[in-house]
Amino acid sequence: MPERAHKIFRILTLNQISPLGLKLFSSSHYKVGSDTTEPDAILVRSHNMLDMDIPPSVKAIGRAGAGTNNVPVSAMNLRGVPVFNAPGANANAVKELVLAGLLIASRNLIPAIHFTEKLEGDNETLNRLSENGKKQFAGIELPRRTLGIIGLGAIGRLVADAALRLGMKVMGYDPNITVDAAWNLSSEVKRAESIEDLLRNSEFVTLHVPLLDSTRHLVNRQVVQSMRNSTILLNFSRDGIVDENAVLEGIEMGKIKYYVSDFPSEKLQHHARVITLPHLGASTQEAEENCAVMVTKQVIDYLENGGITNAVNFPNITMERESPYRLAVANANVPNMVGQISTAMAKAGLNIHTMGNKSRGEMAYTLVDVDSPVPQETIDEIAAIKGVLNVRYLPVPAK
Ligand SMILES: NC(=O)C1=CN([C@@H]2O[C@H](COP(=O)(O)OP(=O)(O)OC[C@H]3O[C@@H](n4cnc5c(N)ncnc54)[C@H](O)[C@@H]3O)[C@@H](O)[C@H]2O)C=CC1
Ligand SMILES: O=C(O)C(=O)COP(=O)(O)O
Repeated sequence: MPERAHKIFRILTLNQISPLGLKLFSSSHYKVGSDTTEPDAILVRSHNMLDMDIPPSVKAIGRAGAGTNNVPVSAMNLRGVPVFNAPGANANAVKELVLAGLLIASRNLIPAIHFTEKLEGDNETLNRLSENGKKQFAGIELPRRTLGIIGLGAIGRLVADAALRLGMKVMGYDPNITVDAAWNLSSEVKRAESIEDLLRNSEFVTLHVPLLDSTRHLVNRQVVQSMRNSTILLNFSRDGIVDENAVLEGIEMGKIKYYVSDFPSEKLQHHARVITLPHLGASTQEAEENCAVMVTKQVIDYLENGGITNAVNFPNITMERESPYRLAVANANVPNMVGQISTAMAKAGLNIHTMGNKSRGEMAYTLVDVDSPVPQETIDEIAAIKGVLNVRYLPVPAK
């Protein structure tokens, strides 16, 4: 019979995660470190896990941030491993950097700073050279200009609000906008029918979509052709959203005045019309703490209680503990799984107290609380059902 002893969960960190989050892992129940072997869970930020050998011991991955394109989510689906992220937890930080990007580009601040850095002489000379030179850096103001936002999720929505408060007009494009995001979006945001519609009307364009197969090179040659002349294009999403050759051609043709990106690349490096930052969008104390706390809480609940909140590949499901004996089953979303799980339990004479089952896409997940301990043979029998990806027995440890 499986023990009701305290298990020590082992957590591997692949990036620096804010200590405010990590301290939620109590030292009596968790071992946390960047060299942890046989981890039960992995915490990560931007570390590329796509080519990593993820040990079979891993039951959950927590991305302390928004984008999960660095995590092999499809491979984790095959193992029934949830990939958690922290929706919205760093959105304000990104919004603030987008605002900085708008101002840096609209006022030609980077070439202006380079210009003043190179000036030499006494105060009188510096003053004369500044006054003579400044005309080449004259910019434009934001009020009444249109900002086109592609992707109206957590970040896009905040950027829209901030731009409206700066007096800008805002146009948005998001064919998959969630009901929640739509409710939260200002009614002043004009809906674009297509990306081309948005580009025709926008002096500034900012990208806030995840990197998926469907968004790779979303900004391609054809899209760049549809831009107005001298568009300022901001990319704080991912480098792969933009075809860099198309951007370079757009700059040549005068379609793009500046490309402001959070992702340096060999092709764009040192280009006078490209402004790059070292992936700084989420690098604030507040965002790092928010993300770490949110994702750590989610991973703890999953490891200890089987609850799922904010996994990108599983449905949300949490269930109050009504008995100390709980099974958590991850399975493929195919018919008759719940029936087979219940049958295996009935065969062992187990009385089901509460059961929750939810599905999302190809994944499904079942939580079952029973009135008495679950024998190992029953766990093995459920694990052997075709379509079951993993079974975890989560008894509340005896005090
Ligand atoms: N530079 C940085 O440090 C950071 C970058 N990011 C990037 O920003 C992305 C967005 O973050 P959030 O707003 O928090 O995510 P989110 O999931 O709240 O919003 C993404 C939005 O994009 C929309 N979308 C998807 N495909 C689209 C398409 N083809 N056209 C238009 N809209 C589309 C979705 O419907 C959703 O509303 C992340 O996936 C990540 O890649 C996020 C945080 C920090
Ligand atoms: O949250 C995201 O998607 C980000 O891009 C932030 O990345 P980071 O956690 O700063 O490495």
